[in-house]
Amino acid sequence: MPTSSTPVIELHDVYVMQDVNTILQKVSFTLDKGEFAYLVGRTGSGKSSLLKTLYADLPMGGGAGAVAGFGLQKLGADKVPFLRRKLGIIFQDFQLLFDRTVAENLLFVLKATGWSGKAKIQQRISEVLMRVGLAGSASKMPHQLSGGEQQRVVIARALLNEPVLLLADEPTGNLDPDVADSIMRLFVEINNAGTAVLMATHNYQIIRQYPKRILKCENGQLLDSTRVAVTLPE
Ligand SMILES: Nc1ncnc2c1ncn2[C@@H]1O[C@H](COP(=O)(O)OP(=O)(O)OP(=O)(O)O)[C@@H](O)[C@H]1O
Repeated sequence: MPTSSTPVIELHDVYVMQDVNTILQKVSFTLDKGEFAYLVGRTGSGKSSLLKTLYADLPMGGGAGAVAGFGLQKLGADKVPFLRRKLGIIFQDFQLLFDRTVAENLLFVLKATGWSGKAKIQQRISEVLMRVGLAGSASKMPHQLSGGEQQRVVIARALLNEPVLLLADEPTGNLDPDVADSIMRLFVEINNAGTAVLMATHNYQIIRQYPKRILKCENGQLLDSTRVAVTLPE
């Protein structure tokens, strides 16, 4: 049974695979509750594949792994939604539904994850929008928002089910430096409130400005700045 001190990610000699190809081998690291780590590496080095393995979108090729208390080996398809409910997953492409309002985008996820009760739902939507600084935007359509605001909605959506872990893949990728900085500050705030964060990024300016643990995909392995010296990719 997971306890409050159980790491949110615990990998031991895990093989990250794309089909029959090994992308990363013998990946071992833990991320504790409330910890923050960047995931870096050149294009094609395996960052997204590792994240996908963590949210059970790719099967593990070998080793042992647990995320949010769910063992990844032999995690049945019926259990995957329960794992995902413990996670907030944020991609570079916003993936908002553009044919409905901000509130309806959030409602869609709440309904899909089993929420009921109009008042409770409305309250949760207000809470997460407030949290990301978009309290006044519930009835707006996504196209009425800037790129940075759209990314905030995506973050609000990821927070709906109070995740223990946020997995973010290039969350500042398409944003200009000031907006990227404000999104990063939001991540730091969320992290300070106790949610662990693993963020894949090429934005080294952000890393220099907000230095934290770095995990780096390099030559099929994962290097950990808490164990070895890690340099940022060129
Ligand atoms: N759907 C797929 N099927 C087969 N191979 C894939 C697939 N997606 C990625 N790969 C391969 O897996 C390797 C790692 O890709 P991955 O997307 O994990 O890298 P990345 O570090 O996230 O790159 P980027 O920084 O460009 O996002 C690459 O060699 C890539 O070609």
